[in-house]
Formats: sequence, structure tokens, C-alpha cells
Amino acid sequence: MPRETNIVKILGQKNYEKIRNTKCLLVGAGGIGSELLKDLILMDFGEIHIVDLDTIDLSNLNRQFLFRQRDIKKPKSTTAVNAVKHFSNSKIVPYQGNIMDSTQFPLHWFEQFDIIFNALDNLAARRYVNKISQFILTPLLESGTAGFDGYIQPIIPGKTECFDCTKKETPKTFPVCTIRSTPSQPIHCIVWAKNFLFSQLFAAENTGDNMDDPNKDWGTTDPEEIKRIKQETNELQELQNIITAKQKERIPAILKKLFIQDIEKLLLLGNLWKTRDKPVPINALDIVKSPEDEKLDLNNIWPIQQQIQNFINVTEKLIDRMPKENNFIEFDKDDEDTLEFVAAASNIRSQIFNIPMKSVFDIKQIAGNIIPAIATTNALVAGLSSITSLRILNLLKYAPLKDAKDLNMAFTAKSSNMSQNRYLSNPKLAPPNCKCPVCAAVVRGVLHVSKKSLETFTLQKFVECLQSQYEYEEDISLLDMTGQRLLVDFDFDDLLQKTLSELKLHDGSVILLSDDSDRDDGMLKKPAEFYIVVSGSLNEEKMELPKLNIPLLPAPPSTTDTEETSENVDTVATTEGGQEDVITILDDTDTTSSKKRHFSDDDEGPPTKAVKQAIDDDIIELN
Ligand SMILES: Nc1ncnc2c1ncn2[C@@H]1O[C@H](COP(=O)(O)OP(=O)(O)OP(=O)(O)O)[C@@H](O)[C@H]1O
Ligand SMILES: [Zn+2]
Repeated sequence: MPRETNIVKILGQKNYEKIRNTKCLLVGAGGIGSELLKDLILMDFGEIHIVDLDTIDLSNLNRQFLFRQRDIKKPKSTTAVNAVKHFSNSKIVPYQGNIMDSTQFPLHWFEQFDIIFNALDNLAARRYVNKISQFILTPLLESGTAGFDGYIQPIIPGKTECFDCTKKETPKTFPVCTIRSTPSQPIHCIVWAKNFLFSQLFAAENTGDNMDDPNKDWGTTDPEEIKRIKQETNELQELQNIITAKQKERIPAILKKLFIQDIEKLLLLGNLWKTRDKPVPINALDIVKSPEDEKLDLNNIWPIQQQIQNFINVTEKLIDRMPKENNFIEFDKDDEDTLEFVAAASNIRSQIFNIPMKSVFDIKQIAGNIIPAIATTNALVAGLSSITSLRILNLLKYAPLKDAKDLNMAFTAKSSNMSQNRYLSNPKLAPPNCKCPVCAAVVRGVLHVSKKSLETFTLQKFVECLQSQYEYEEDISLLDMTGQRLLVDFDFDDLLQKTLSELKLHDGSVILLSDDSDRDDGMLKKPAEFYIVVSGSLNEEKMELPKLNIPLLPAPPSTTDTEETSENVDTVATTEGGQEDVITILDDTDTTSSKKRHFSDDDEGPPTKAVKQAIDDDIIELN
């Protein structure tokens, strides 16, 4: 029986024809994406466009079943399409690229799709596609998995919650000085070995740390501690010279410095050890090279002498590699040498601080930010996603959709406290959260500007157009959300005579217009966000502002500056617990007060509170 017959039985002939005319976008061809591509094909969707920026890695093969060993290093999108062509009735179009690249994927490109499926693995791209779907009012099916857990969330712009309506879990943070001076968990030592030591020794780019910068945050205000960290950083740079000069015979000196002398110096800081166990430097007699480089079981935890020998052996290997790799080796969990270096260094440090050592295998999980991916969870989530798309598109004749809020999301019990006894819960969708900065707290529109106007319009003229079109009586502020910079506000007007192109606004830039007035009635216009589309010719001056009704609302209570900086900048963060050891570093943000600001063309300028919020939301994951 042909596939079509079964689908017609479920959808009915009319809806089957509709699905044959449906065009969908699938973002991500990884774990969930491979499954979804297969599902959407088996459902006979008319057109499937699939985007992925990456190439295939060995570690993908256990679950990304469309890929084979021979495909390693090939683009995921095109390879996936080649693998499914033979059983597909759909037109499938692959793209290799970053979905956030507005040159390759401008807004109007997204507009061709009836529905978007997210099969991504990071917050930034998820948020970006969520925002695009809000601009163009296209339904989005968001999904994700982590180990045995997973979720799907249908998002109908304007009608249901969006991806950003609920706060996403932010990682627990801990200060740099924990990593540098007072580690108490294996993760602290792993982060030290990977993010400080490894990058300092083998990634030459990191050497130019401007330690004289008076504003640099050291994670502590103790002058003695800062002095020590500065000195330590200088000394680490000297160690790097040993590596680049290929002085293998001096590897024991590296060990002595890191694991004896530095620890002895730390011990002099009596305050640190009043409430903690004192670290114990390694024994200098243990610093001996092993006679031969034997292959060890990566699941075992080796004694300290073995860790030291491993450190020497693997450092020698990395020294040999340095000149061939431009004196720059990046940590990669799948690069045995880099992994074994980090494992040995972190275990030696753990031993010193009386922290349990870990096997190389465990360290790989933690240092590589790995939550083991489970093929079955991906398959399940992709299945839920594809079936739910039929409801969103209203193609299920036995379950017609009367209200978007009748749609269900689905998530595994562990991700909620609602239903501990069930694997899956599927509550109905909530309406948009009125405080959500993405879908509810701003008005949205697309602003068309011709190429010529981009070159000729000054910011001043642009501001005047916005003020007159949307009836702003007093001050406004304008932020470039894409470049994360302030363009103008009540006390910053330095850029008013620059043209829009000089301000680096381009096709795909998103700007945020806010009411800066100080009205007696305490009302403010709702912020409005514009997606800039550059079209038209170089000869014609043209700007089309969208018709928007920007309502006046009571001004939100002002927040104090102190609220903005609850965490130290440049701290190292990790989520707690077992498999969820995702190592992150929080963005380094400026909290400059509202003094009048001046800065040059190239200067990014200090972020304002709103931009800062947007920046704060982005957490850089280290991989
Ligand atoms: N901005 C983006 N644009 C396009 N594709 C993206 C973007 N961000 C992530 N992706 C893709 O989304 C997919 C997510 O798949 P998955 O979660 O299985 O991750 P993976 O990289 O394949 O596997 P792992 O991270 O476990 O090694 C990846 O193929 C990744 O390349
Ligand atoms: Zn929202």
C-alpha cells in the first residue's frame, strides 16, 4: 500500500492536498533534526527547507542516523538531504549556514514558510528564530532534548506563549577566585585546567590579557589576592614560552611551578585556610617521566604518580604539535591529547586540594559540556513535534483546532514538578506572558528602507521620522539590538549626524525604540522593535515605516543600578549536578552609570540598561 493511502486515511483527501502544498523550515540537522526530517518526509510535506551550519562529527554518528563514517566533515544539511532523497516525495532544499545570518537568510526568506521547526542546541539561535517568528507571525515548533529529558513547545505568535515568555534556567555561577585559589569540587579543577591553564599554554591568542586595565575584574577586591593573580598570570605566560620554545626537558619545571610553588604561595594567604582544608603540594620526587607511554584505561582513576607521568607525556605530544598547528591548539573533547592534558592537570590539582579525582571519561563529559544524547529521546520529541504540526496547521480532521490555546506542549516529568509519576506531561498552552520582552512587552514591525536612504539618512532625520510617525512628543531612545549599542537617548546625541550606513545599520538589523519622556501622568509609550529590511535601488530615497499602534502604558517602576550587577563579571558558571555540567562564562558587561557618554566611531559604547539586559541574557557557552 503506498504511503499516501495511509496519510489520506488520517488527514482526509482535502487535508492531504493541503499538506502537499505546505512549505516548512527545519532549523538544525542534528539529533532531533535528522529524526524530524525523516518524519516530515514520511508525512508527505510538500517542501522542506533544512538549515544547519555544521559539518558531521564522529560523535554524531551514534544517533544522527542519516550520517555514516564516510560523511565525517561533510555538511550536515546536504548530507542529510542526500540520505533521504530516495524515499522522499517532498521537495527538500538544504542550506549550510547560520540561521542568524541575515544576509543568507533575510526576513523575507523566512516569510515563504507556513511553519518553522526548531531542532537546535543553543539558546541564542532558539531565541533568534523565536523572534523572527514573532516578526512574521509564522507558527514555530520549538523542541529540545537533554539526555532522557525533552520538550516540544508550539508557539503561535500573538496567541500563545513564546519561547522567551518563561525565564530560561541560568547557570549557577561561582567566582573566578574559587577556580584560581580555593577549588572545592572536581568541576572547579577541570575549569581551571581547561579554561585557564590549557588556553594559557597552548592557545597563544590568550596571552595579551591587559592586566594593567584598571577596570579589569579579578573576581576579588582583595589587593593582595589581585597582586597574586597578576603575578601568577605573568608566570603562566613564562610557562607558555617553554611550550613555544619546545623545551621538553623543562616540563618538570612547569609541574613544579603549578603544583608546588604556586600552592606554597597560596598557603601563605592565611585567611583563605581559616575555614578550609589547606592544600598539599605534590611531592617533587614524584615528578618523573614514565619509561614508556603505555595506553591506560580511560575509565579508571589513576594514582597521582601516574597523573604526573601522563601530564609529562601529553605535554610532550602537544609541544610536538604546536609548530604544525600555528602555535594554537584549541581544547576539543574529541582531541585525545587536549583531553588527557586537562584530565591530568585537573586531577593533580584535585589531589592537592583533597578533591576526588575523576576518570578521563568523566572529565570528557564535564569539560566537553556533554549531557549524553539519547537517540530515543530525540526520536520521541521529533515524533511529538511532527504530529503537533498537523494540529497547528489544522490538518487533523478528528481534532480540529478551534483555539490556539487548545494546542498542547509536551515535556518530560523531570523538567517540571507537575507530574513526577509520568514520563510525559502535555498541558495546554498559555497565552503570551504580558511581561515577556519578546512577544508582549514590545510592539513589532518591519521597517523598509532603500539602499540610497541607508547612505543618506542621518540618525537625526531617522529619529524625526519615527517621532512624527508614532507621535512621540518628547525624548526617545534608540538601541541597535543587533550591534548591541546605544544610538541615541536623552543624554547621548553624539551620533545624530551619522548616516544609517555609517552607524552600521543593515538589512537584518533590529532596533528598539523606547519612550524616554518624563510625563506628569507617569505614562510611557510601549517600546517598539523594528526589523530593518533594506530593499530598493541606490537611486531612490525611500523609507517605509510600518503602521503600528503604539499604546501608552503606565511606566514600569524604575530599577536601581545595584539590581543590575548581582553577579561578579567574568565569573565561571556551571549548572549543578550529575550530567548537567554545562560550563559557561558569564558575559563581561559594563555597568557605567548614566553620565553623558562620548565615544569614537569604532567604539561600541556602553550598553544601556535595556541593551545590558539583552546582553546579560546571552550566556557564552564554552565548548
Ligand atoms: N545558528 C545555527 N544555525 C544553524 N544550525 C545550527 C545553529 N546552531 C546550532 N545549529 C545546529 O543544530 C543542530 C543541533 O543538533 P544536536 O543538538 O544534535 O547537536 P550536535 O552538534 O549535532 O551534537 P552534539 O552537540 O551533541 O555533539 C546541530 O547540527 C547544529 O549544527
Ligand atoms: Zn513571549
